[in-house]
Amino acid sequence: MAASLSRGYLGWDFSTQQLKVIAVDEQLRVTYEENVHFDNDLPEFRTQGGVYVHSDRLTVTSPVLMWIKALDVILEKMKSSGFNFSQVKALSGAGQQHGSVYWKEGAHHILKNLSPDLPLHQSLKACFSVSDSPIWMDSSTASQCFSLEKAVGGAQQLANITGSRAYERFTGNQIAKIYSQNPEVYIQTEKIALVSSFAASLFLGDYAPIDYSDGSGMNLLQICDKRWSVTCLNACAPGLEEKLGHTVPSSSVLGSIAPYYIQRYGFSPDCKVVAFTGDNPASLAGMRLEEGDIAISLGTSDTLFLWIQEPMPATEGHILCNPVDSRAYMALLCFKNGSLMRERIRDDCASGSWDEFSKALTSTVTGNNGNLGFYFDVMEITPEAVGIHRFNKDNNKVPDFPKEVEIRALIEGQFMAKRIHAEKLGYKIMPKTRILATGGASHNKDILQVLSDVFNTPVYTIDTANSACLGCAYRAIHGLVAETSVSLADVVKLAPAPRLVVTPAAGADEVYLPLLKRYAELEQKVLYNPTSSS
Ligand SMILES: O=C(CO)[C@@H](O)[C@H](O)CF
Repeated sequence: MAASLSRGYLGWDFSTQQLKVIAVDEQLRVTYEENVHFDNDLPEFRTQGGVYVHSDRLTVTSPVLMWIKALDVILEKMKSSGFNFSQVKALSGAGQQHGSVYWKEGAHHILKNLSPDLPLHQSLKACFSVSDSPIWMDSSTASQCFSLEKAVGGAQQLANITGSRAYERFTGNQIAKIYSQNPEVYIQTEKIALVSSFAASLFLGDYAPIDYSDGSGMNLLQICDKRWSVTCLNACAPGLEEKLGHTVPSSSVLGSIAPYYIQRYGFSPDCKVVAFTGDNPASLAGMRLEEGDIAISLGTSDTLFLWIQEPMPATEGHILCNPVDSRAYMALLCFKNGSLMRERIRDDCASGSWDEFSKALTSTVTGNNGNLGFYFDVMEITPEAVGIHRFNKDNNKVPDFPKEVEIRALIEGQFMAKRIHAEKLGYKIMPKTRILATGGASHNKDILQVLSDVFNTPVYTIDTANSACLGCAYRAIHGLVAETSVSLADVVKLAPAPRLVVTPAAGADEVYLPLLKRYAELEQKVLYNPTSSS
């Protein structure tokens, strides 16, 4: 469909499984959406779910050239659909958090002089010292995490400084691994970027700075003053600050779009690039979160987050700098076994059909007659556990469940874990609390009904599952006026209001309160124990 765009704004999302773009007009109406699915549209990279899970089952990477080629493909798709690039006033974007990109010495000159006659992936193919970027699903840096926590005085001290204890997926630990295993690669690297700042660099035609919000997902940035922690930098690798560069507020205008896009696609020379950020901070902006709300992104990973004023760092979950208001913060809990886990159970127990999956949910009772399950195909982050563990109503471990019981045990287990770990961090579910759900699974009303029942809270959705993209289009608009201290909320008040989808079923809370207690107790039995034989 040719998109006749009045003056508009673009939001990009370089996520785990695909590259997405959304265009909104001055009235915040979505006028265009497009995506490139890495596995299906770029089969030459042979990824699964957009990633390579290495044979050690701990190392997980994605090829950086796949992300670049995806941008080439999506821009050509937009061009052939008649998209009017000249009307784009500003763009911003998001990247999967924690992933890192390693620009090789000499790359800066190539990035600043892109030939409009060539696709990006041809010009940039020799610009990276690390071709397979470590990403958020990686769990291979336990030794680096141990060293970092030791260097600062322990897990809680690291959380107090950077907002999180050391996590294997966090960028500082990934950089430390590369430095320790391939020092020559580290030395050949002139710039280290996050996926978000790497993506911004592609549009800027220059190295883009890391923003405060995505930067606070690295175990390197002091969340109080937004400066790099010298102790953490030195614990990871030498000369790191120079390779990272300075950080900027997430609403910063970085500059105008590179000549490459003006000459090859017809962008206006006045099109501004606003700092890119992490996918979850971008979702917070896209869902226009308010104090007291809990947002749940049901994507490749399931992510719980909310807007907070007074950070309370802990050794579970994360405190990040707020992407919309630099004085505020956001809290984040990530559950790695999200949609890929739901899809695997759908394939095994519902013949690959979401309709059958839903029928199983509506044909089984609230509370599943006391059957509980823990489903972790890959090493889980919250809590640290792996494998499938099923318990009957008498708390006896059982080898399997009937298919419909398995489906309900998966969904109830995923949402009870979210409530338990949220409340552990001190989240208070208040009478005015709303759950704002986004991500692929937020299209399934039967899944959302279980979420509402477990939290005893109404569930809303926004009118697109691409909240990270939408949040970036909103941030592109906000970036142009942020200097005037206009809030993002003011800028996007015309946006479609969240839509109430389900409310808690009567009596659900009475069923789930005792079940939540059992679930928390059983969870202690399934925690990852590296020395156990099971
Ligand atoms: O690791 C995560 C957050 O800490 C994930 O939500 C990634 O951002 C997904 F891309």
